[in-house]
Amino acid sequence: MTAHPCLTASSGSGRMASSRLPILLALVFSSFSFVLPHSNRVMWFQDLFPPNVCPINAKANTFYGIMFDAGSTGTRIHIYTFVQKSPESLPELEGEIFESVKPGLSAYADQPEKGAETVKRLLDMAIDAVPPHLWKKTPVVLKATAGLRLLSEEKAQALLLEVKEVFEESPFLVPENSVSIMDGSYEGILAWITVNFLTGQLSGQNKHTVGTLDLGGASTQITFLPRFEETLKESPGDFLTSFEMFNSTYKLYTHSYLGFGLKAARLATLGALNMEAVDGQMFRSSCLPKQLEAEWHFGGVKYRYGGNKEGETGFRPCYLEVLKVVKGKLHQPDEIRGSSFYAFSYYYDRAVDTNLIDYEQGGVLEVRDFERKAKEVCDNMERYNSASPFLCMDLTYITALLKEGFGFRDNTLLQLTKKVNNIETSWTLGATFHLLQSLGITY
Ligand SMILES: Nc1ccn([C@@H]2O[C@H](COP(=O)(O)OP(=O)(O)O)[C@@H](O)[C@H]2O)c(=O)n1
Ligand SMILES: [Ca+2]
Repeated sequence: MTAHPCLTASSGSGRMASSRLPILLALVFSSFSFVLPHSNRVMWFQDLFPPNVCPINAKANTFYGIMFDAGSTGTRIHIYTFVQKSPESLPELEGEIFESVKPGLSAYADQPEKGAETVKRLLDMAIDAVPPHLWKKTPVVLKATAGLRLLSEEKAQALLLEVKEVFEESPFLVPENSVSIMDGSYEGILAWITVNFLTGQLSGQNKHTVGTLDLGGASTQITFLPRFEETLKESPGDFLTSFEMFNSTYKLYTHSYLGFGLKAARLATLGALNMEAVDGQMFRSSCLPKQLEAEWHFGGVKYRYGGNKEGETGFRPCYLEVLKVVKGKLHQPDEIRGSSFYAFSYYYDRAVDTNLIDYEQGGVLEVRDFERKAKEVCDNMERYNSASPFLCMDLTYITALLKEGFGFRDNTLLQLTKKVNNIETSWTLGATFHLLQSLGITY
């Protein structure tokens, strides 16, 4: 973790139940709107700390919100700063401080105290970033996603309890239900809110919202605003959610597929997902280098895996293996075939790993670009042996998920984006809007 640069700057300037019915979210943001961060703000200090987030520069009308993302592969803190320039004006999102640690909380399933310690280390950053006189007014919340959803209730609750203690020992405002497992449908909706807010689609007249695709370690989400009546009629009831925000009502299509995140998909491909006991068993796949034999830890379990020593390897057999994991398992709304989507998390990471996009810039890809890369990597595994042994499997899974899972066309456009105006494209911002609104925090 990086030390807080504000301290070294010399001048000082420097789990809810899921329902089969449409969910009516109580997200009424109409009285609490936000203005977009300026794209031309001062460059962020060491990419992390905008100078205006340093406590010393805190203005009387600045307020903060702290949101933890307890993901299956890592825990992240997002400290958002908002500024209200005048009592009449809407609060503006000023900036974000972001830091992350690996592994995620679920890796501490048998050591909940150690897991909570990782949260404490991140929370210490907020102590430095938020001025002391605002600590008591700054809410802190942690929402866990698929990693904890997959743990037993008992283990997940033990972790959450330890985290709650860390929060209660901190000087921050700890709202009721501050530590929880988030329902998958909220994950998709909140990420959709974040992306559409950051891209300016939730304000003004010419609203042209964009759909979002999130590929986590253990689950994956698809969310969009249907344009056709057919989509509303043909979708399962629990895939549709209505909510009101910024004086508009939105009825979104959203679903979170548990067990379809990239890492869970690796286990599913290997035939090791949801196995009661894996004790020493070797799982083999044509998506892995022939001679490979290794171990992999995920969700607190150790797996042995390797290549098809004698059998086939390469894209074709790998695609057939991966296809079994996705085919017929996902709902395919017709209207998405030709629409473009914002895609992030592992879509982004694997596109960066294979030079399809630049890490800083992101970029626009077609679905077929992932297939082309998957073929290139899988049919030349010896050339890619310095990268992750799972690169072929991951790219092939992404290809199959997009094409056979969701039903996208080869030429569907994907806008790969990590940050917009220096703010992470994560569900955490949407969750923070909801949090601040529910607490009535504005000036
Ligand atoms: N703020 C964040 C959080 C996760 N991620 C990415 O999300 C993927 C991991 O997902 P995750 O650990 O949140 O897993 P889930 O719990 O969402 O299944 C990795 O590709 C991370 O790099 C990100 O890019 N930015
Ligand atoms: Ca995630």
